[in-house]
Amino acid sequence: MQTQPKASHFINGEYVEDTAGTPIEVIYAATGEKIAQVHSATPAIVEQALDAARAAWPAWAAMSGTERGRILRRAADMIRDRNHELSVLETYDTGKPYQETIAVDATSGADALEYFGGMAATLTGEHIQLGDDWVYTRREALGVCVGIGAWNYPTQIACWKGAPALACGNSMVFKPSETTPLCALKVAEILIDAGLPKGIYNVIQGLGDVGAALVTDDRVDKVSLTGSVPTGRKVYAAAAAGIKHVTMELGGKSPMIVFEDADIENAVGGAILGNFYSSGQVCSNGTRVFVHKDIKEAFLKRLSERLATAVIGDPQDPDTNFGPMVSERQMDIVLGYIEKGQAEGARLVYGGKRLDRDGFYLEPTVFADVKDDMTIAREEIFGPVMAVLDFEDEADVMKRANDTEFGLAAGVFTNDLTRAHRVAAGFEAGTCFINSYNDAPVEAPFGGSKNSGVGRENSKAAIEHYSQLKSVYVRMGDVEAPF
Ligand SMILES: NC(=O)C1=CN([C@@H]2O[C@H](COP(=O)(O)OP(=O)(O)OC[C@H]3O[C@@H](n4cnc5c(N)ncnc54)[C@H](O)[C@@H]3O)[C@@H](O)[C@H]2O)C=CC1
Repeated sequence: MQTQPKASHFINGEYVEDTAGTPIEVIYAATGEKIAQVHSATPAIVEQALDAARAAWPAWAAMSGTERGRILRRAADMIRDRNHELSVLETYDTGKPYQETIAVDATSGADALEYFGGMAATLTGEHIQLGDDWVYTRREALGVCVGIGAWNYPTQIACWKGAPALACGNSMVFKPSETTPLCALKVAEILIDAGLPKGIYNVIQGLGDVGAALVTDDRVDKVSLTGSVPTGRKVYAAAAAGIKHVTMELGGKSPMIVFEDADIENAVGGAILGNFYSSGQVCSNGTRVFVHKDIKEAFLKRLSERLATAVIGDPQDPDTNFGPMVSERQMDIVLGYIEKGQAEGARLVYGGKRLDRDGFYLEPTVFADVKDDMTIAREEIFGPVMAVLDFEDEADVMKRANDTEFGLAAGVFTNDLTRAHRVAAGFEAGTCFINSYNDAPVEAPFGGSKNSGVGRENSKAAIEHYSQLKSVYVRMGDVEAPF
């Protein structure tokens, strides 16, 4: 497959290059080989992208929602038709197994385009009668939205931000993570092929400095970031200086509680999905697994048995279901946490090592007897490292589960109906699961509370974050003034 894109950026409907920008090498995580190179956006490229987005959005916003939606839905169909090719590229970009990318990434992006495309025509204001007078509201676009992505879901993030933004009549300048620059360019290309007017969806490459240049620009009305909490703080502050709208999808250290009456097979399945899918590089992962003492050994036994069946290998092989870390840097970060876990006295019950092969492969890793104050129970690792903690009492475990700066997600496994809902209500987290983990359908709001974020992606809730209401007061009689 051709992994080298035609050019680094996609602006105003076409690929654009400026080789004066710092080179960014794209490394295939499964081999460590360079598979492409792009250039970071120069100030001239940033200008070009923002000018294009600024010039294009009013005409796009003036189109009917039905027309806008039709284009987004056409793009969704094209993505589905090209799912294989896009999934192979996503696997090169991220190292995630093709078995995952073919099932989730491009299709989840298509879901967002289809959902918000369908919704575009329904975005209306309301009529408020006030005696003879009345107020009507208009749901209007914000203008130019900037999207900044993380490296774990490059296609999905490009679509999750782009679809609601475009449905509401905005334009977007999207900056992918410098680690995974390839997939968003394809999204931009497909949107144009689907009939999107030029300048409405632009992609420029770069590191944090390019993101910062976008966020601080006066032409930008909204910023949506998927990234870590430290970056979120910087971007939120920069956006606040310009009183810009924000959506922040940040990190987590989410709890998963497995009660003694849970179906152990399902709980182990949930823990596997919530810790080892995408080699653990998922923001909402339930990495603090609280297991009731009565079933702890049974849980750990089944977990180890099932982990032993993981197919680790070439991510392009459809049988592989566990791939490498996205980069050498991320692998080293995770190895550092594994060392800390051992040094602080957690019991390593599975994995813990780098695999002896090319690429950035780690073993799926499980620590038991983890204590709440250990580093591996406090900090987001963003890798395949599960911490299993013991508990006996519901009230106590709820306190411990919520004792974190993060609030992205949380899960509970139990067959007690009332307990399940009581626990879900008690979680200080934006996205919760009962007897499941990490489902993210476009119909459901996704996002975090506490330090994990601001705003929600997906669902009807996203519309509030990509549009604003104008109210228009209409007086039917004379104006009464005091003088
Ligand atoms: N809540 C969510 O939806 C998700 C959150 N994440 C979080 O993302 C993190 C991993 O992704 P990374 O790419 O390492 O995160 P990161 O925070 O290092 O970078 C995220 C993006 O922000 C850009 N950036 C960095 N500094 C910036 C600045 N000063 N101004 C503007 N942009 C800047 C980066 O170039 C990148 O595109 C994890 O902490 C994870 O939890 C990842 C996926 C989903």
